[in-house]
Amino acid sequence: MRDKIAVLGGGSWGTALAILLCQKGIDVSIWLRDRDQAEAMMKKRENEKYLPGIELPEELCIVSDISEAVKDRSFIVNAVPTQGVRNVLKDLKGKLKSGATIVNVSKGLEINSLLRISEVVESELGDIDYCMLSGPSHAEEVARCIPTTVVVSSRKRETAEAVQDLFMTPRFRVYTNPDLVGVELGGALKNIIALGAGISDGLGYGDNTKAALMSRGFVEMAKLGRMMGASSSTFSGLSGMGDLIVTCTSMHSRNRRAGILIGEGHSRESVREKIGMAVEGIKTTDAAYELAKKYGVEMPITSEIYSVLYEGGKVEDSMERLMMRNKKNEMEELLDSERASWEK
Ligand SMILES: NC(=O)c1ccc[n+]([C@@H]2O[C@H](COP(=O)([O-])OP(=O)(O)OC[C@H]3O[C@@H](n4cnc5c(N)ncnc54)[C@H](O)[C@@H]3O)[C@@H](O)[C@H]2O)c1
Ligand SMILES: O=P(O)(O)OC[C@H](O)CO
Repeated sequence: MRDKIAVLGGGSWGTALAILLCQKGIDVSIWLRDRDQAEAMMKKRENEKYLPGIELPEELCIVSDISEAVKDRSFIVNAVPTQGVRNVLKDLKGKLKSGATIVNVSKGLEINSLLRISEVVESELGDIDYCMLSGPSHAEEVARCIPTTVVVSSRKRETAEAVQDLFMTPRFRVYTNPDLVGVELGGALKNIIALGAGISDGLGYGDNTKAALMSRGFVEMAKLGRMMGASSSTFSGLSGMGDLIVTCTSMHSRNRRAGILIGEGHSRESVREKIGMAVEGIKTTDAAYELAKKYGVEMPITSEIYSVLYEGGKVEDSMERLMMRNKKNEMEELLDSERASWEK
């Protein structure tokens, strides 16, 4: 029997993945909360706002009724931006097929609760099969079948492997990783560093600065991750360094573009409006800043981006503070177990 999948969220990523799955011969429905946008997509067979220039397969079923979207579907792909996920899950209660799996592809942390999306799902839907698909994957490139690699993680090996099979194509290679906490955090936290990389570009700084932000950003991502139970090596993989590279360097990245505007002096709110798409790093900075306090982890780049976004701090002052921090031994901040000692 053909797999039946629902994709929730008709932005660029939901649309790109719906196309990929349709091209594999899978029966796919895509749900958009906005009825006008759904109708426009049906009529034009294009997602003009979020993924222009890409033709939607005839077989893709586009709906604005969530019950219709998920009816009899075994896999539910969540591509709704993080802060909207909880409400969508509330709406799903009692509508899901028994044994359905949630495949989350959104990358962020819920503000206030500070929860990862797996935890939000558990708090709303209880013990349901869940996995996170993450990695360096701009929708604009996936929709054009540009070779891409991602990673899927779940607490259950069978779930991760089933989703690996479901998404794998000759142009979309899927790895598995058992470290759900690390995969979720890698996808979420890289957005903060991408904002920083964009700010640096907006200020007119160079490649040296960006390389510094990426490597030091990587260290603080991994430090928080370790404290939250993730494995350090996950951060060296697709959902850590891989995604950090693509997001900090690509002009497809909404987080990087938002950062550029902030570096040029635009306010947080005007940046959101100008980008007109999900910029997950803005709210995730807030959540990560609180998590860093909660776990007692020093995250200087995240703290400075928080200051710029939420406290009216000046980007130039943040840069100076980052450069003038206490002198450090680089290795002290890397893997505790691998710490180099000069004392012996
Ligand atoms: N675009 C990419 O290349 C890409 C790649 C990997 C992961 N992601 C992640 O996927 C998620 C979605 O990103 P996107 O790029 O598709 O965003 P987008 O801005 O292109 O689209 C977001 C879509 O979600 C809808 N939406 C927003 N809030 C909603 C809510 N509360 N309830 C229901 N629908 C809502 C919007 O109307 C829009 O259709 C984000 O977490 C992002 O980090 C994006
Ligand atoms: O456009 P961004 O910055 O949300 O990044 C999209 C993806 O996460 C890249 O892997």
